[in-house]
Amino acid sequence: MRFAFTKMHGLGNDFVVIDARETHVAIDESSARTIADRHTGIGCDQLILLEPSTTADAVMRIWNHDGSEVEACGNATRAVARLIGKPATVETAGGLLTLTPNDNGATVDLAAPRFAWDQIPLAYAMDAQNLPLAWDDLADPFCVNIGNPHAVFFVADVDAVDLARLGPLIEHDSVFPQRVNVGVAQVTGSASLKVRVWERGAGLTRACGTGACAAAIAAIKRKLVTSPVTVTLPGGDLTIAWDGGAIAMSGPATFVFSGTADIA
Ligand SMILES: N[C@@H](CCC[C@H](N)C(=O)O)C(=O)O
Repeated sequence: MRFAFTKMHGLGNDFVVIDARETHVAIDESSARTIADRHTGIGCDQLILLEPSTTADAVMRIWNHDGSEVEACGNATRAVARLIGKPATVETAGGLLTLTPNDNGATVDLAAPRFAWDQIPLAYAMDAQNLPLAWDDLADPFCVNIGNPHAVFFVADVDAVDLARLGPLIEHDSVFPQRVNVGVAQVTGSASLKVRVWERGAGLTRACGTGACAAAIAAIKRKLVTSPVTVTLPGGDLTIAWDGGAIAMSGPATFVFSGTADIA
């Protein structure tokens, strides 16, 4: 199958975007993994497929680097906003999202966060916002669903955390039946955080938009910061505003190149 694609990134979190609103392109777990592979495919953290929608401007589907299809991707939502190039709505498995592009990125309204243990989801009823569990020095995570599941650990120094080792352990812990995105967050001011994320299905990325939202919501709920929050990720800064409803995320999105490819 031959298809056209656009390579984009949001703060270094990179995507292959296939715009199939007019020409059908069939993607499954295996083809997504092939396209995302950095050695034998095009290479990306997430593969994004835009399909026609009867109620919004597009259906946005998301596959992680490992081929798993997921509900939400904040950085890719800004990339799609720039690709569509005008205010738009997109349907995702995590909800209907509103996109407002600007000259170098976008503001996107992501789903309202969900906090109940079975909405994260966790394997059984627990205090999801003060999970009484620890993995080495990472303890007491705040769990929240931003369309996708996140566990956020507050630490004194995000750079001192061995996230490459602890991330996969936590991601695959049986307490998270759908696995989990693992964030570490450091409070750096009254409205600022430094955050690193081990992404479910993708590993360490230079930025995770929903991870930034999860960290900001967790810090606001724990009264560590006030909205709007500047979240500094390895790839750069995002602004996250939240007043109790939908989350507004603002930041850059960048075109890299366009091309065509064949998959068997
Ligand atoms: N990079 C994304 C998140 C992508 C999905 C995530 N790995 C998951 O499995 O839920 C972002 O910018 O939010």
